[in-house]
Amino acid sequence: MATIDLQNISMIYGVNGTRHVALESVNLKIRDGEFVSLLGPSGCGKSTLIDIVAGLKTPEHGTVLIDDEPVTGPGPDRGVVFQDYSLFPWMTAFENICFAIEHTNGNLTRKEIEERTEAYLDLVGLRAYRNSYPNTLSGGMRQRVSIVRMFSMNPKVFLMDEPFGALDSLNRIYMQDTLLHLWSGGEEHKTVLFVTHDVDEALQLSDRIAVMTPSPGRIKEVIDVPFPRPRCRKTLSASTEYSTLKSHLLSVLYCEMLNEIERQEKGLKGLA
Ligand SMILES: Nc1ncnc2c1ncn2[C@@H]1O[C@H](COP(=O)(O)OP(=O)(O)OP(=O)(O)O)[C@@H](O)[C@H]1O
Repeated sequence: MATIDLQNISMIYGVNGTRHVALESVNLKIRDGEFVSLLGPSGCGKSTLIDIVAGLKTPEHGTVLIDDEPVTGPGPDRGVVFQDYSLFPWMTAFENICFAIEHTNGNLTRKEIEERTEAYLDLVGLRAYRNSYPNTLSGGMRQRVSIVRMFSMNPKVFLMDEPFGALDSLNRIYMQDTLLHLWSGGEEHKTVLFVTHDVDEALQLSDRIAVMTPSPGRIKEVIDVPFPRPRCRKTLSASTEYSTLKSHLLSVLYCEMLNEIERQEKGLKGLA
């Protein structure tokens, strides 16, 4: 378990000689074992923020603290899963997981590493595909391997950037359930920062949702998701409280999307 503390994060990209403020003064504290989603329209800076927490990008201003220690680069305390699958294409599913375990648990024997790998493949129903290469697996299968691979490294923090964005709705539900099972199945919950633009996904998975808005990317509000766990998808989505929260989130996002389109139109007129 770990805390994540985003302190006054700003990020500016230089584009064709102009400066684009992708993030401005983002502050967010995530507690030990908490599941927090970043929800927002395209371009509001969600991926940039995940990359900064992962140590893959350095912010213009501000600091990220993991357990009160500043992030200065990538590290084994943070596992990352991206939408476009974070697997080595030249390794089979089995080898991808073995490699991850081997490099994060140096004291295990080869036999122990392989046993753990088998157990992880079983957990996501992929034993029969152990010798398959990523490009021969379906999108859902690849993401199952990516997630257990991250889990097998036993990081303190899970950073997930729209991991289920490319999946069909049934696979998406299956993967959400798998993730929650892994997250809540151990002795302690991992701390999760999860990017999505899907309101239902955020409501089903999160303890809190940070709603982001674009131009510049900011956190507009942070809402508590009060539903007890384990959550039953059917009961939850039929409840009035769920509908109220969902329509609130959708109206904030819709409003921001209209504002963004208006800003873009003004920008185009300025160019004409
Ligand atoms: N390397 C880069 N150079 C210049 N601009 C960038 C770069 N990466 C991102 N941006 C811009 O920064 C803003 C935030 O991008 P980012 O990808 O973080 O948003 P996002 O919310 O994750 O979007 P999406 O949901 O579409 O993935 C966007 O306007 C994007 O065009």
